[in-house]
Amino acid sequence: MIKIESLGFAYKNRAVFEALSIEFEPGHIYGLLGKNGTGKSTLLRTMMGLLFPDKGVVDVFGYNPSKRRPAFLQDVFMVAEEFYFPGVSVEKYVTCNAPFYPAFNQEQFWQYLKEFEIPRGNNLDQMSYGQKKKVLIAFALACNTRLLLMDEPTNGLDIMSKSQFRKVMAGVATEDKCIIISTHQVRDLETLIDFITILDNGNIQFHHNIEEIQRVLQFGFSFEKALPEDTIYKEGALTGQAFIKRVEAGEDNTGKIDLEMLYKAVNLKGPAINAAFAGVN
Ligand SMILES: Nc1ncnc2c1ncn2[C@@H]1O[C@H](COP(=O)(O)OP(=O)(O)OP(=O)(O)O)[C@@H](O)[C@H]1O
Repeated sequence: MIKIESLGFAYKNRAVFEALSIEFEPGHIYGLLGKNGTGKSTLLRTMMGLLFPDKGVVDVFGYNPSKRRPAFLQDVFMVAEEFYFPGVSVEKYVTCNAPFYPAFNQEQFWQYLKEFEIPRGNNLDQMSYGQKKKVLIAFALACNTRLLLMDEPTNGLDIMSKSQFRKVMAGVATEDKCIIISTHQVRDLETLIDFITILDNGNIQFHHNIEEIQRVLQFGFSFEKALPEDTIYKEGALTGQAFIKRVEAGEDNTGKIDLEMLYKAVNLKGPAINAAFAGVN
């Protein structure tokens, strides 16, 4: 369990969080969404113990990340948006770095690389950005840490690699792992994430799982001008209108959730969305 209470954090002259409180539980893949500069990477870095809170409590599996205890560091991994690899072979990289992670699984790592179509003998400094990113993702997953943070993992991946990424990720989520993925590419992760967290201006704007969203909101499309009475959000398409409405009591809702539309609705119709979720937890 990850528990953040009244977190305050500021860079030299830029306050990012005043009093942020949120919990993340194992057994979920969280999609962390939000506008540019709203604090997503800062939150991930704070959970990793790479940034130290000015006030409040950050508790990751009972550890204070700022203390950077070895037992904590071997159970967390972050795929950062910008990363550095030394000019060594993949084998050498694994030999040097895997020992820091007791649950690292070599077999799994080489299997992921195979899925990502990365040739085994290549040197890291002779790889493209996308190839290096795939090595990093494979390494991160093979570490089998209880907390896995990913900052824009699909950036730089080609279309086929994105679907390989989804396939690989679908196989790693277990009851004891907490995976948090910060992204602007919600469509890349639509089938993967089961919990949506939206940050706005350093505050939690939305934090609900897919099942709750399905219970409360229905996503539809209409060729008619008139939309259902309880429509909360709509947007025009060429031939009709896409809309989000409240699910009526007793109404069966098995429709697909459009995460990009949900994100826009939370941004543009926040109070109405929050009202729909009032009392849902
Ligand atoms: N090293 C830094 N020094 C000073 N200010 C910083 C630093 N890093 C980030 N910031 C500021 O902190 C705020 C939050 O940045 P952060 O990178 O956490 O946002 P983000 O939500 O991850 O953005 P993006 O979606 O663009 O990646 C921004 O206003 C940014 O300008």
